[in-house]
Amino acid sequence: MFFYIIALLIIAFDQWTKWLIVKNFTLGESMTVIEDFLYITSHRNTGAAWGILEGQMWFFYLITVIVIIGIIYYMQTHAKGKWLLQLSLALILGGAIGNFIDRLWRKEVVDFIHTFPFGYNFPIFNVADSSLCIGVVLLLIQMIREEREVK
Ligand SMILES: CCC[C@@H]1OC(=O)[C@@H](C)C[C@H](C)CCCCC(=O)CCC[C@@H](CC)/C=C/C=C(\COC)CC[C@@H](O)[C@@H](O)C[C@H](O)CNC1=O
Repeated sequence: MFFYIIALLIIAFDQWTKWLIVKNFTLGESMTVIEDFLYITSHRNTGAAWGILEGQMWFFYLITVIVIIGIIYYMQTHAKGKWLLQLSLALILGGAIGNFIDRLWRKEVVDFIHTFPFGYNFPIFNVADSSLCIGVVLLLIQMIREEREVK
């Protein structure tokens, strides 16, 4: 149950931040947070990471539904009692649904976190993407750890 609350909190926070950007920023408008490193820039993406597969909404709906069903199934079977695994799945589920709502409702994803790590203009992303990435990394760490334990 804890898992669903985490996912809901992520969805709520993601949608609230996107709503703030849409309400307070014109498209393309940018605000400096940390000079040369972190900006809030209002951006839209009809694709996935780096704008790949731009406009292929049906593909994104399909993939997202598969991700959501897969996670809920995995939650009810293998993740019982493993709180770190449940947290990882909650982060991925929350992120996937957060972007899914945008794709259904807005037909595009609202992005605003604009960073320049090592001077590279990293693609502008959002809270849902961050949650997805952190969840994926945590999941990979656990899979590697389980792999080692077996050997
Ligand atoms: C993070 C997954 C992207 C997210 O996937 C989703 O929604 C899932 C639930 C549905 C997708 C259709 C399926 C996954 C596609 C996989 C993918 O794309 C390769 C991912 C590499 C990743 C390593 C994990 C690098 C990182 C990238 C970025 C995020 O950095 C924090 C840049 C994000 C910006 O390009 C931003 O414009 C993206 C926009 O917000 C829409 N977001 C999505 O499509």
